[in-house]
Amino acid sequence: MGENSWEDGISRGSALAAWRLPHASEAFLLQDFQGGSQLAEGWNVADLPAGFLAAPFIGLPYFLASDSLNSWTLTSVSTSINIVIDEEDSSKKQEFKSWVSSAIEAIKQGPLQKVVLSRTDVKELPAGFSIVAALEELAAAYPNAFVCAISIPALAGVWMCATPEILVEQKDGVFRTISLAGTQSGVDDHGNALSPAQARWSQKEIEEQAFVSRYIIDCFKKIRLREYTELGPKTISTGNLLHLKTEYIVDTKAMDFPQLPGLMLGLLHPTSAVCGTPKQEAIEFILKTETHDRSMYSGYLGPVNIGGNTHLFVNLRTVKITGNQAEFYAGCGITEDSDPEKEWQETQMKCQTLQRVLMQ
Ligand SMILES: C=C(O[C@H]1C=CC=C(C(=O)O)[C@@H]1O)C(=O)O
Repeated sequence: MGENSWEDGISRGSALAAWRLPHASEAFLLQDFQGGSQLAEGWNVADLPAGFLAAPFIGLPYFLASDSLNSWTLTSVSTSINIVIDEEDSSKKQEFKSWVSSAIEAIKQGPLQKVVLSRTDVKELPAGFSIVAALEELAAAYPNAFVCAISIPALAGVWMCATPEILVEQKDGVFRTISLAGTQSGVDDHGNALSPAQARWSQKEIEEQAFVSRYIIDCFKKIRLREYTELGPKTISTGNLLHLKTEYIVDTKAMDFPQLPGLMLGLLHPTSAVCGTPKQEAIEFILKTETHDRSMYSGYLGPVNIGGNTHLFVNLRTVKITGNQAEFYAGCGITEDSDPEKEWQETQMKCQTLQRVLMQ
């Protein structure tokens, strides 16, 4: 796909979504000529025609109808990536660390047990930046990620992401979700890639991921679902980072349970991987602490009911692009055992996922 198709769609007032699923070599461009629409309360993924969903952290999702859907094969592009030397913004750092300290205090007092706090990092994009070229470079750099760009007239800017986190997948009658948390660098001090087997997880990270797993199992319990396969936790590499992941799989065809993806989507979002535990207390803490609007960060997005399959991912490792300004978003799970300095470093590493590619 050329930059022209993307720009033509924008000038026509279409809502656009371009994406590449994990491990795929084909990318898609979907256009909604009416500019997309926000769904009304009571919507259900099972009732939607083929299209693309994009939901904010809090609020109703936007739906892009598939008025036009084109695919193209990704030609391999160079994946040599520079490390961006980021000058730390000391006032931002102090502010974020103070949020983390107050979260630790709140957790010690209860009932809050875990909360995910986020921040933004604003940078100017290099001259000649192109959304389509960046999408293709992200796809090459992160083969296991869902790589995506969306432009919806009702939302400011273009959002791009390279996320490792499946929220709800329904593929060939099989439902899948994952519990993803715990983060460490995927490269050693010399810049060499670490294999998952080299990961060493602390008590804090094991507990942090267990909150997410427990949350998913509680959602299954709410709908009395007992027949699921649980795989993990195991370490996965997302390219520049390592995480702990547990997979949950349900054969909805064998169980004759086609409503499961819709029910689980309603229960899961926002999971403890982007919000916290208990959910309501975590949302309240986030809203009273963070000074930025999360908007689409930590929401979810992806194609729905295309060829009968749905692939929704949590909008992480994400950026909002307005003109030549890029606002990167990153968060981290805070527990009682968190260290504010380490949590800040973790958000730096997460911002780097996109910055290493986009800021070249
Ligand atoms: C909230 C983010 O990551 C989540 C997913 C994986 C690991 C996480 C962590 O270690 O804190 C977060 O829960 C983010 O990338 O902004």
